[in-house]
Amino acid sequence: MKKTVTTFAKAKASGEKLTMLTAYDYSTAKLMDEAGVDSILVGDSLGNVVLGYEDTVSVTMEDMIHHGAAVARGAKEALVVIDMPFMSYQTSVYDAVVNAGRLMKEGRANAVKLEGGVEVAPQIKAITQAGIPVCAHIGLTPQSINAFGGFKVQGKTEAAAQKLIDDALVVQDAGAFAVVLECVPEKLATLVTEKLDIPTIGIGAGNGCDGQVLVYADMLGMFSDFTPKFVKRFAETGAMMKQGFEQYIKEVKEGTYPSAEHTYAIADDVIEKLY
Ligand SMILES: Nc1nc(=O)c2c([nH]1)NC[C@@H]1CN(c3ccc(C(=O)N[C@@H](CCC(=O)O)C(=O)O)cc3)CN21
Ligand SMILES: CC(C)C(=O)C(=O)O
Ligand SMILES: [Mg+2]
Repeated sequence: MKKTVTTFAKAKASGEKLTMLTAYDYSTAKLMDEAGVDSILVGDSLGNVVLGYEDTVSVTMEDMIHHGAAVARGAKEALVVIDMPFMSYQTSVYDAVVNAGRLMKEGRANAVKLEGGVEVAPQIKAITQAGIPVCAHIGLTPQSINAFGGFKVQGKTEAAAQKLIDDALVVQDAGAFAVVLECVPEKLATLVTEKLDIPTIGIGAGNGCDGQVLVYADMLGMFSDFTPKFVKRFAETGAMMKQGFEQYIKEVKEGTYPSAEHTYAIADDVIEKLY
């Protein structure tokens, strides 16, 4: 059965942990969906993972729609959330609603996600009122890398921790159905989780959140440009892929692939006439 924002609300009430993973293409989304993940995030981390950028700043609406629609075709049961890229919602409430609408209509998202707290509350409210579920994202917000001056754990001082709590309550009031907490000390994320009625989805926010999210290429050992402390490698898919590529190269070079098993035949009397 298709998971919905109601599934998220019920999980908060029952205490069942929510699982979310990123995906950027049909085949990966299909495997994840079959594995039973609750939600698939088409993250703007595709800028790093798929497009090879240093950060997520250059990711466009067209990138998100192109990859989002592919993921949506592979996700039969998982709730598909598409990230709003940098500058698709910061500029105005109007832009935010128009672009969220495009992610729903063209990307076939079930919900959108955007970064920020108090400063984007009007956008969250307007998008929600348009009938589009919004997942908020606070703590480390990677689209603001140039303002942060690097990727660092957030909310460590009393003032910063208070700001995080305020942001969480404000995005909830604005109508968000869930909130991602990124790079936040475990005890602070647990406190925020206890204060909120909507589920918290942690990434680098410890074990007290209502759910977890990871970039799939990180947890499968396929991405190595940077490795945040929160990444656990659940498989060594990168090493397996490399080994497969090496084996293919070896067999083609030595002439053992393709053998009869992977080759098409034509009747001898037909081919002989053509010599
Ligand atoms: N592949 C990938 N995985 C991600 O998790 C991810 C992306 N891409 N792209 C967008 C953002 C960038 N993210 C990042 C990137 C680096 C750190 C990092 O290196 N953090 C330091 C914190 C050090 C500290 O302040 O103590 C770490 O060592 O974990 C964290 C999140 C998370 N997102
Ligand atoms: C890391 C997650 C939460 C994200 O926003 C992304 O993958 O873009
Ligand atoms: Mg993102």
